[in-house]
Amino acid sequence: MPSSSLSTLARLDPEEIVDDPQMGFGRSGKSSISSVVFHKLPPSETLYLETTTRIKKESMHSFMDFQVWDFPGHLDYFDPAFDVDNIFDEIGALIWVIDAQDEYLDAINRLNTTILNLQHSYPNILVEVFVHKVDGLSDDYKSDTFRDIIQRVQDELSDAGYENPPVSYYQTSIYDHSIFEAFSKVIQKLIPQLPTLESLLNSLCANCRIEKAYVFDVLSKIYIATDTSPTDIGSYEICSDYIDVVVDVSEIYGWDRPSENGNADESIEETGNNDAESLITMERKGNNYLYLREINKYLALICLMGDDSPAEKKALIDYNVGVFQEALAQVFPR
Ligand SMILES: Nc1nc2c(ncn2[C@@H]2O[C@H](COP(=O)(O)OP(=O)(O)OP(=O)(O)O)[C@@H](O)[C@H]2O)c(=O)[nH]1
Repeated sequence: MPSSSLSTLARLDPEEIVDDPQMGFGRSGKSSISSVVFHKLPPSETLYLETTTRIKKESMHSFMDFQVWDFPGHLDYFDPAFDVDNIFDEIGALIWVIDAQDEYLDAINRLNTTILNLQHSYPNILVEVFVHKVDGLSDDYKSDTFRDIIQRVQDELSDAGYENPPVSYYQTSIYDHSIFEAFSKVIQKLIPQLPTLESLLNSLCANCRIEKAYVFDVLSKIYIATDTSPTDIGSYEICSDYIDVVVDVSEIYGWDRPSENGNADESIEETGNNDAESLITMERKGNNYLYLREINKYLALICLMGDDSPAEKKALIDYNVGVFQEALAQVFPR
């Protein structure tokens, strides 16, 4: 996704684009993932997506510019006739999608060949394996399949002499939040400022007794950072659902966000009230409090607090979040 090599990203240039190609066999779900995550396509409508016949590049403009490249399943990109350098030179991470509901041995063989080729010429590219469509599988079968895939890839790589290749694995489905979580983790690996963001969030949590804090990219619902306390999918889901509410409201009153394809109307600056805070604290199931503040037109901070953090402390939290917001503006000057 974001588009340049990791070393280029280290220049902290927010205009830099980082590419994130998605590869895998035909019908494994690559186009569906892009459409659901970046275009808010309802998952059931992916049934009507057509087969991808050429590389589709999509530019996303958010807190950073990045590109998602959707590769057709049948493409042999290591064919000598193919301009491999043109594809891989600028890439930060490669997402490989495996259909867990289908026969996957061929897909694994091709993944292994790809990883070995990459290790040889582009060792810095991160390989992110999405074991996809796990929604249709029983819990036991799901974890067996997941373990089996990891084992097969690791065995092959260690036979080839690679003990710790940069390969990560995720169980994903477009029918729940797992695809957003997996994408969030991939994007985070491509953000050089991540350690700074995490330590800012850690100190915010410690000062305000916040249990979990996320910085979300509002449009995609990808979280670009969270504090370093253990993450569970449940808190991500609560926050992500809440973002939907806020986006609906702020479409009326708030920031003029870029459209889904990233093209903000440049002639219109901000509409609505620039400084309007979508700042809401409310009680949730289990007496949890949710605190949300839009940081700028791309990002929002969402915090989850237990019932020992009642609304009376809101002034303190407001103040600390203000400090966090200023710090973030320095980290992402855009
Ligand atoms: N059950 C389930 N089906 C999915 C999921 N993701 C995608 N699909 C279905 O898988 C089928 C193929 O999806 P595509 O996104 O077109 O697959 P692709 O990998 O882009 O295929 P090519 O364009 O041929 O490379 C569609 O019918 C989707 O609805 C998922 O998480 N779970």
